[in-house]
Amino acid sequence: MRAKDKIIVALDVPGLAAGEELVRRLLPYVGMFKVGLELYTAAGPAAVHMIKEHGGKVFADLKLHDIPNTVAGAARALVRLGVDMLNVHAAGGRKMLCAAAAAVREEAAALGRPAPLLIAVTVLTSLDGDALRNEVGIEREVEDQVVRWARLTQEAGLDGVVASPREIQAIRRACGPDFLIVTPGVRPAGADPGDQSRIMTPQDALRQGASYLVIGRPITAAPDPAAAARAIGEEMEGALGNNV
Ligand SMILES: O=c1ccn([C@@H]2O[C@H](COP(=O)(O)O)[C@@H](O)[C@H]2O)c(=O)[nH]1
Repeated sequence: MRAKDKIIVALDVPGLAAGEELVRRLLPYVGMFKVGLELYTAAGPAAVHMIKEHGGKVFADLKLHDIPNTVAGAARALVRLGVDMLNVHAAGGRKMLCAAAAAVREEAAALGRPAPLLIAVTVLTSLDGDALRNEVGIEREVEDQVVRWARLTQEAGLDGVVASPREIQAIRRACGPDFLIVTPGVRPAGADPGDQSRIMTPQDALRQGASYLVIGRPITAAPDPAAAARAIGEEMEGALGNNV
C-alpha cells in the first residue's frame, strides 16, 4: 500500500457542495474520505453516494453508541449504503460490539458483498489523562483504558480500533500485527493542535505502525488542500522509506 492510501481525510464541512469540492481536489492524493457527524447530519446518505460517484472510498464515522438492537440496525443500514468502513463506540460494551459485528457480517452476506471494515472508538483523541479521570470518571491511565477497549473490541470480532498514535505500540502488543489501528490526532510538525490532546506527526504515526491516519483540518483548512495532502503523503512515503 502506498502511503497516500493510508490517508483518510475528514470531510468536516457543513454541506454537500463543500464536501464535493474537497473530494474533487483530493481524490488523487488520499485513500479514503471520512463522513462524520457534521456532513452526515447535513446531507445524509447523499454524502456517501456523492463520494462513491467520484470513485472514492467512504469511512462512515458516525460513532454508533446505543443499545445493541439499535446499533445493529444502524450498522445494517450503513452496509446497505455501501460504505467501506464504519465505527461504533467500544464503551457500548461487549453485547453491543458483538451485535454490530454480526449485523455487518450478515447484511453484507445477504447482499453478496464483502463486509466493510468495522472498528471501535476507544478514548477520544481530544481527551487527556486529567479529563478521562476527572470529567469522564475513568480511573485509569489513557493507554490502559485504550488497550482494555481494544482487547474487548478484538474479542467481539471487530477489525480494529480508533485510537491516538500514542497508543499504537501498546495496542499492537495486546492485539497483534493484523488488528487495524486508525489514528486521528495527526498534526504535521508545528501545526495547530486545535481541540486535539494526544497528537503525533504523520511520519511518526506511520513509523509507530498506524494502519490508517485520519487527517482533517491540516488538509481541509489549508489554503491549497491538494498541495497539503500531497505534501503529507510525500513525507509519509519518506517515513516508509519509499521513493516517490
Ligand atoms: O478519537 C477521535 C475519534 C474521531 N476523531 C475524528 O477525526 C477527525 C480529526 O480531524 P482533525 O481536523 O484532523 O482534528 C475529526 O473528524 C474527528 O471527528 C477524532 O479526532 N478523534
